Amino acid sequence: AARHQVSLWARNPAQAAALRSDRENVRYLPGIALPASLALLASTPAELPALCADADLVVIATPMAGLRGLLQALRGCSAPVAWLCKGFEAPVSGPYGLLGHEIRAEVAPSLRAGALSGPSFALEVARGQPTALVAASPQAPVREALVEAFHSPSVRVYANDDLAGVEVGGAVKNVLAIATGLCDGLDLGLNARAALITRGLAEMTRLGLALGARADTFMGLSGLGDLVLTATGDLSRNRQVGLQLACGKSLQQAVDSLGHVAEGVYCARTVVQRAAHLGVEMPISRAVVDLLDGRLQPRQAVAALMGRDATSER
Ligand SMILES: NC(=O)C1=CN([C@@H]2O[C@H](COP(=O)(O)OP(=O)(O)OC[C@H]3O[C@@H](n4cnc5c(N)ncnc54)[C@H](O)[C@@H]3O)[C@@H](O)[C@H]2O)C=CC1
Ligand SMILES: O=C(CO)COP(=O)(O)O
Repeated sequence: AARHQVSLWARNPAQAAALRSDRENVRYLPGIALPASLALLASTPAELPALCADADLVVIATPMAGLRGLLQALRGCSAPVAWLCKGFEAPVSGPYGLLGHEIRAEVAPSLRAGALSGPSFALEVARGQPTALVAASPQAPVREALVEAFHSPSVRVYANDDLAGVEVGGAVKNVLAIATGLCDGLDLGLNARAALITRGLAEMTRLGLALGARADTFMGLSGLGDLVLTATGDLSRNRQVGLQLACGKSLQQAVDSLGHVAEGVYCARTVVQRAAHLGVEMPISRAVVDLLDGRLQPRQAVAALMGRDATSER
């Protein structure tokens, strides 16, 4: 907002009114003053196309659960549209949940679109702490619009045309952060954490390649970068879920205590289903699903991973 004219749209008029009067998002980002120049709007999604008619860029910042509806509402939009959400959608129209670019192909095929991703806890971005992001789209004008909007002294934005790879990284790291939180909560040690991150990166990459991504994307900010951040940083909600499960909390208690979305909880099953469909082995993600579904207790999940047959480091 310091460099551009920005409007923040909320689906809930009462929430928009509270943001206007408090100049702060008290529930979701307390302690961060909203810039005076930021316009705060609310309307029905049906009115969004008119609101976005003169926009240079539209950014969707909902959880994955809200992406389909907003892409549908924006399908005629002429400006580039980018989403920030990281995950797979819960299954809607077919047997498997979809990534953002797959949802776009279904509901808004003519939209110019992409994702902004990478290691970026919202609180640190809002405080102006140094952050590097990835602007991902197969369409150059979308990447350029994102770089132009967000590249600044505190945010470096790198462009990448491998949208599928960037999205797989953003989704799978959430599942792996639950595993690492569990590992740390059980006090299994730093060796175990490094092993989980490294083998997790291997399974993330395998799924990505099977979904058409490039291997080098997983060595970048949206792969290794976001995995390291989310798996080790206590600001991560997904990591917090793992830590709380390790303390004996139920999944419901862990989710309720967050008050924010932990996308890994909602997309872990889809990750494993899609991997199975593609013949991709993802043992860590599978152990997370068994844990979330109550088939394994925390220590049994660790035993299941350690008890696997010896294999080569592929
Ligand atoms: N918080 C973070 O540090 C980062 C979050 N993300 C991703 O951004 C997405 C959103 O995360 P947060 O904002 O942190 O979640 P949050 O749980 O803190 O806030 C979610 C916001 O979306 C709204 N919302 C929920 N469902 C909606 C729907 N169906 N339609 C419209 N709005 C809806 C809620 O009212 C709330 O304002 C997630 O996919 C997350 O993985 C990505 C990078 C960093
Ligand atoms: O994606 C994130 C940081 O890049 C935020 O991670 P959590 O959703 O686990 O908090």
